[in-house]
Amino acid sequence: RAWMDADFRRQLSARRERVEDAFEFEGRKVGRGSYGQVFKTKPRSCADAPAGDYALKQIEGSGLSMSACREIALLRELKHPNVISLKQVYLAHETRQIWLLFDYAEHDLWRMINFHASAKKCNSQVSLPPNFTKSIMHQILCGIHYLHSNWVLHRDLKPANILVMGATSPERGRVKIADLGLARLFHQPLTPLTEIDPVVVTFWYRAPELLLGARHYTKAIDLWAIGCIMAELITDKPLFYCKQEEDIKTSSPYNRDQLERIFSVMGFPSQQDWRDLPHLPKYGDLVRNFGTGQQYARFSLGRHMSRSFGMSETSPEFRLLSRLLAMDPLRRPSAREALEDRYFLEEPRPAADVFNGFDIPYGKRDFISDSSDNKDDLARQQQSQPVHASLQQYQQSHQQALLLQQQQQQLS
Ligand SMILES: C[C@H](O)c1c(Cl)cncc1-c1cnc2c(c1)CCCN2C(N)=O
Repeated sequence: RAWMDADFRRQLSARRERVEDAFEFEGRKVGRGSYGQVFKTKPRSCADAPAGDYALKQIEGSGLSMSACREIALLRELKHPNVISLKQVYLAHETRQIWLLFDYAEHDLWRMINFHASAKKCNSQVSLPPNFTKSIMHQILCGIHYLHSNWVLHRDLKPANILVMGATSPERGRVKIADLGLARLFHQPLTPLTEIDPVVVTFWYRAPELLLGARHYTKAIDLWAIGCIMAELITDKPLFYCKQEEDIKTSSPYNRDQLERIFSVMGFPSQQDWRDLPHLPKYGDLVRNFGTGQQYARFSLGRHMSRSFGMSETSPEFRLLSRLLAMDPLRRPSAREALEDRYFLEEPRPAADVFNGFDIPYGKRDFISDSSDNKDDLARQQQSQPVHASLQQYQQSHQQALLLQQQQQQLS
């Protein structure tokens, strides 16, 4: 620092644009997680940013951590319609805070799926286009195909990281893959030892080879997570839901309960299914805990999906799902091969707006007050939003639309 004379530094800091000068974010916090916290902001009139909503993500901690640096470096290079685009980086030198500016996405699959699950419980139907799941899946695969062809792995795909642009955005209904904070270029899979995330890190989307100690992340690991997301979009339930013991601080990647859940849905992998299984580091633990897996002999994905959802094992939807959820990573399709699957070629075709012009039934994100920073409030806040409110709102507006339509029909 000595080489930068004081006067020059004073000039620099005087000229540096401060995030608080450019954006209004007081009381506009919408979320908080392992990544830090996120605000829904608008540019102040003096800022030169185009009008519209932006997401300001304040990175947890201070200084340029390795993962923050990696996320920034990667995001600046990446540009694809289905990958969230980084607009600006602000470094607050006084507090050594890092702020990332993104286009704002009003929705995400985590809240959307919670909404549908709650609507089902209330026995109230929500009307969505028939190609809803297909459109979302197509755009996730397009985004991941772009990342993988740039040798970037996401490594933490889950519904909360799949955003969808809202009605006020010019990109209404477009999917954006977000939170590449954990993205790596083929590095060792670090199990987040002490995830500061109030919602303990879930293993529900973690590929079986990771749970068995695989030492390298691969593209196939992202494709497994996409298969889990597809099943969840279809049934509104996490496919490999496994209760979270509080504070999993284990350092071992081996998670017996999660593996048990996978086998009780998929069946136990035979030598034929997964030739390399015995070579995985935790194979010994597997044999000790599960033996030859006879107790899972009658389970299979087809049985699970037909019993829990009446899905036919011969449908193109099921066939793509079972390819993505191949236990052996070598048998999973690449993103490109998945995009070429018959599922996307047959009617109805995937749409650019996943809502396909239908009303968007989900409410906007709620602002959270700072008092809810302590854990139990936050855990409650993380629960599915008070759906009934936005559900009633949706039904009222929907009823009006239906009435209007009927009146018009009578008139015509
Ligand atoms: C930073 C974040 O990825 C993000 C971005 Cl880059 C752009 N537009 C919205 C968001 C965003 C806001 N809030 C939440 C989410 C996403 C996920 C689910 C959790 N969440 C809440 N508010 O709970």
